[in-house]
Amino acid sequence: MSQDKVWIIDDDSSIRWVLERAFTKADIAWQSFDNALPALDALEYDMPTAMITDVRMPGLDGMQLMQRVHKRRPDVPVIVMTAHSDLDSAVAAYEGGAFEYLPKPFDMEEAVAVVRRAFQNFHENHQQEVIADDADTPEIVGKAPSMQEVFRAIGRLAKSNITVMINGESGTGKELVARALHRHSPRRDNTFIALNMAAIPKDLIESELFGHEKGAFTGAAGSRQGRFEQSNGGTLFLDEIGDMPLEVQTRLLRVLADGEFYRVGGHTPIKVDVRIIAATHQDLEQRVKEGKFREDLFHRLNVIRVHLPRLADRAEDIPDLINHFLAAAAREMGVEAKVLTSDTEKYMSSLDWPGNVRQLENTCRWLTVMASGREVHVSDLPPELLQVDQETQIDGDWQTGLKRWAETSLAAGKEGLLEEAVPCFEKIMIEAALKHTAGRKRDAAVLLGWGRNTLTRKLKELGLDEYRSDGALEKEEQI
Ligand SMILES: Nc1ncnc2c1ncn2[C@@H]1O[C@H](COP(=O)(O)OP(=O)(O)OP(=O)(O)O)[C@@H](O)[C@H]1O
Repeated sequence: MSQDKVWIIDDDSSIRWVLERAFTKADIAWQSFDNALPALDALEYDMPTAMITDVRMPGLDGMQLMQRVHKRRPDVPVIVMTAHSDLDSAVAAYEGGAFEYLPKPFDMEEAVAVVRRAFQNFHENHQQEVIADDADTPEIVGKAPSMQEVFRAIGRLAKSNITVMINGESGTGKELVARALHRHSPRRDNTFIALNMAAIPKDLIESELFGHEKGAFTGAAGSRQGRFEQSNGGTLFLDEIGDMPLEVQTRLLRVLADGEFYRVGGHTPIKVDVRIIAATHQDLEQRVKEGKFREDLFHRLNVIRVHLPRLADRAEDIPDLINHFLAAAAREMGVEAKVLTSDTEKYMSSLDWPGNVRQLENTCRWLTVMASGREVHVSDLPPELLQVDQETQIDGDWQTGLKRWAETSLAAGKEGLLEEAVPCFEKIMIEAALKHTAGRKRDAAVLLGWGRNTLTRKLKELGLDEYRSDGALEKEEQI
């Protein structure tokens, strides 16, 4: 879109006139319609960045217009002006999906400010829309700032054919992003092929990529096209590129430089136009240093880098992802979607998820099949997720346990958390120290980093002043 534009829809010419003047003054492009139908027609070939419409109009009213606009262009924010500044019409406007409600009379500054906000909203949504508007591309869930960064990169790269390198641990969504890049590129009508270098036996990679001629090697009964030829005009996604054998790297570099290659055992050069998107979970710079990855190929592939965060590093997305996967699993299996109790959601959000989004997705499938009730409780989770919890506690990661306790208490509406936690914490520390010193308070105070008097006071406060380490009364020290 070259310039932001607001459409004004009102049958009242004086309102149109003041709005037009205000927008012109504010340097906002506008187009006016004196009723809803011509605006709907215009949507067939044009799209505004925002609309401002009156509610009461002859023919189609403003609310009906908004409904129809949302069906066709759900991302266009609609501002509704109404003469009735009552709650009901405001609620009705918002329920109908209005971006903003402007009760008449309003001043022009307000109208200009709302339209500017609507423009901004359009652009924010549009970035995500670009990613989600295609039925073939699964939605990419992510509101964490690190994912917004990824969305922005996809948006910016949408018109280009540039080589992209995607970094991220296994299961973080590298292939999903590669597909999104393809679907939003000028190549979208051609093939997208995904190949995982780590999954193909090393000696077959070359013929898989470049094809072979009949008799090129034992077992090559006929000639065969490789993936490069098959994805001509489209995109080839090379996953786990760090595992590509050095000889194949050399050939890949040549194709990237010359746009042509030979099939294995072939003598005729084959020209192709393929966009490469590569991905890896490895540190490729390190592989280059170790001599396992060609530096020139690295630079050739590393033109634009997109980094996908670990799931645990964007824990704020976990609840949305869970809902997304539970709904998808329910659809797949034709059952009602499970819902998580808030404790379960919190617990799942605090886990480490070494398998990232894939592991979370699999867990949601598992829950859809295995959880007995509609509500999923922590105890319904697969045993390996509960074990992790025990292990972290045994490992001494007491902060995780404490964090979880704090979150659960807050969720339960508890107040004065420190009053409960601090004495409990101190009691545990004191008891451990006294146990370690066989009840000798002087030594225990040193271990704890307190003075003797502080320890004595704390023992009193905590009701531990009768403490006996081994059943015997402490005689040796009267501190
Ligand atoms: N942000 C996301 N929103 C929704 N689904 C996601 C998201 N990220 C990943 N997924 C889903 O998680 C699964 C794993 O993603 P994907 O295969 O893209 O990961 P990957 O990084 O390519 O993994 P690997 O490196 O192991 O091949 C897929 O089913 C994908 O659809």
